[in-house]
Amino acid sequence: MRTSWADAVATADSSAAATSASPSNVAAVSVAPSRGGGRAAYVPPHLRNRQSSSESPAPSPAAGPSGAGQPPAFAAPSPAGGSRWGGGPIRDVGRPGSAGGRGGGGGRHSRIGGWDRREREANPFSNDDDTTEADFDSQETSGINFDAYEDIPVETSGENVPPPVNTFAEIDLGDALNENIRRCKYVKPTPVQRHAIPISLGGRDLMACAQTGSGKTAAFCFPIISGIMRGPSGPRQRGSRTVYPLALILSPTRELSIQIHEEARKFAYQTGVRVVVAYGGAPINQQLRDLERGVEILVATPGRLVDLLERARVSLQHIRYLALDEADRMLDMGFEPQIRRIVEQMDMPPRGQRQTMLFSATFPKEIQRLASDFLNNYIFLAVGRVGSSTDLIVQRVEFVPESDKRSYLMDLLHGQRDTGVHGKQALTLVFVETKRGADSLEHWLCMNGFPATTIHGDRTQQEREHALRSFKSGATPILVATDVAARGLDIPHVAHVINFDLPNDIDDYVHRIGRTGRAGKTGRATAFFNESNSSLARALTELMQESNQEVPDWLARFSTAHSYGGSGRHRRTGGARFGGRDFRRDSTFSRGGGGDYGYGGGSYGASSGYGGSSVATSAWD
Ligand SMILES: Nc1ncnc2c1ncn2[C@@H]1O[C@H](COP(=O)(O)OP(=O)(O)OP(=O)(O)O)[C@@H](O)[C@H]1O
Repeated sequence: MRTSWADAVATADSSAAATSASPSNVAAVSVAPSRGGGRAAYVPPHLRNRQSSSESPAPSPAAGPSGAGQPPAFAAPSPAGGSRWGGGPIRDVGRPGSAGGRGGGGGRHSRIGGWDRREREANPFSNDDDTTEADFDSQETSGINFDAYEDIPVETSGENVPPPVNTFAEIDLGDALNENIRRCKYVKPTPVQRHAIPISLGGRDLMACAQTGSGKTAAFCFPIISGIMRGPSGPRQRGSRTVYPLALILSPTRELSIQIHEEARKFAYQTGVRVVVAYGGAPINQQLRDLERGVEILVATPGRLVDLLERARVSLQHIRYLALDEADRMLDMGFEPQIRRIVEQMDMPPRGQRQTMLFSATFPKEIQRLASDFLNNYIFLAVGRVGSSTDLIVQRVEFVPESDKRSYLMDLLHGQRDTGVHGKQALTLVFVETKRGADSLEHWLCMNGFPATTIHGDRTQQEREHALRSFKSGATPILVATDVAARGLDIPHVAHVINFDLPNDIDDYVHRIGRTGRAGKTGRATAFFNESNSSLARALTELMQESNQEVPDWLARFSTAHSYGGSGRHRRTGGARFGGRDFRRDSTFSRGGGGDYGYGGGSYGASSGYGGSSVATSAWD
């Protein structure tokens, strides 16, 4: 029987209901009276026809007669500890039925810098397309029990680590956010969420490493949204075209930023927190108009953000939360200067005065050291082994000479077509090394009767987005991609990832195969290996062994032969399957004095063996 996080919702409706209706949550809701005494409260159109009976929260004792328009009570710590931006009870300004306040769905954010009270907040859940679900469902032959994740080893280091939670109900996220969690069909927190959310709600900086597809997006979005709901309003800026977001989420690719924005909008629906996205390749004017309508959370790619900062259309002066998704990628040689510029050389509050969260599935120690520049007394969290792939993905490596790759691919795709359902192919993501290689392979596949499309940095943004949509919907079930699609993209029905060309960097491999086997579902990954990939043999062997995969004898031989030649990023670091992954605990990083952690510096740079992956920032941004 297929059981996954999302599937578990069917049997856990009651617990979800209990979550949203728990007395503590209800008590935290404030029904804000209208400003100006007797004037009737504005109810936005999307709330007008709602019945307030079952969903209407009890008025909060905390709200008091003059609850609206006043900052919430910041002094009272939340059960989770409370961030430095206020630990008081959360006011659920936009919850259905709580529209009696100033602006209803807009709540206290019905001002410049939040939802404009004239503006109708589009329902981000209305696009959730269930029509293809039935077709795809039967392709998912097996899944794992969510509870299997309970055994995953978790390491935390740092001072006074807040304890993890087992349920969303244990955390004071607020009723509106809880309602959205229910709408997302999240029944219980994933392991990274169980640990990371209380840490962030406790106001602590965080470096978190957890496997691909394990729910990191929500792990940083929930505390940010909740913190903004709980904290003081942002500045009112009249007559200025500069906007002052309270939170900044940076990601390395346009598509990932778009996806995070879509997710965050769902989590923030009717909370009064407005999320805006800005990324390169799309007309800036539309994004400027969007920003002008108000923004609490800005999701952006670094290049476009720098542009907005230089035009003085965005100021980071009031940033309280900074999240870097795919943080190791954001701090590698391609992006680091831009990130330093944004974080250290513009007007963002320094570390210690903002809360910083770094997330990724991989975190090389060199990058951890760099990242520590951005963090203040942080907690390191590793769910599973740093840089490990999830056991949910069945990995195979085939020895395929360069000249045979296309015919091998053809065989694989034919095999899938035969096992497809309703004449439909499972979604297959094929990674290649170059943009030209992607175009050429796509063309060849189409010529041979396999509907394929491609995504890479030379395509226009419109083409990229169209390709992704066509792939997601199943209309074009094969996507040929460069590394631009390697990280973060959450495409639910990818059944097979094929590394037609292997990457040079094992961490890139981990992210690529992580496009399948997500959210508790199983997946399959096949890699074509030949002599040109020798330097990856050892790392690949170790990775596969760690995730209990069968390692072919010939690969083990390659691995032994190259044991002495490989270096830097091609090698797995850490040795033991679990333990010692926080670089602060690694003796090799504490030698030599200097820096916060006694790191001598100088060993990370162009010569560190970190040159494997692309540094073509423009293709990513
Ligand atoms: N608590 C939960 N219950 C059920 N599903 C969840 C839960 N949290 C997240 N998910 C789902 O799991 C999927 C993967 O989440 P997400 O994209 O955040 O993973 P990730 O860890 O960021 O992956 P990557 O490392 O590839 O970026 C998404 O479809 C998301 O909606």
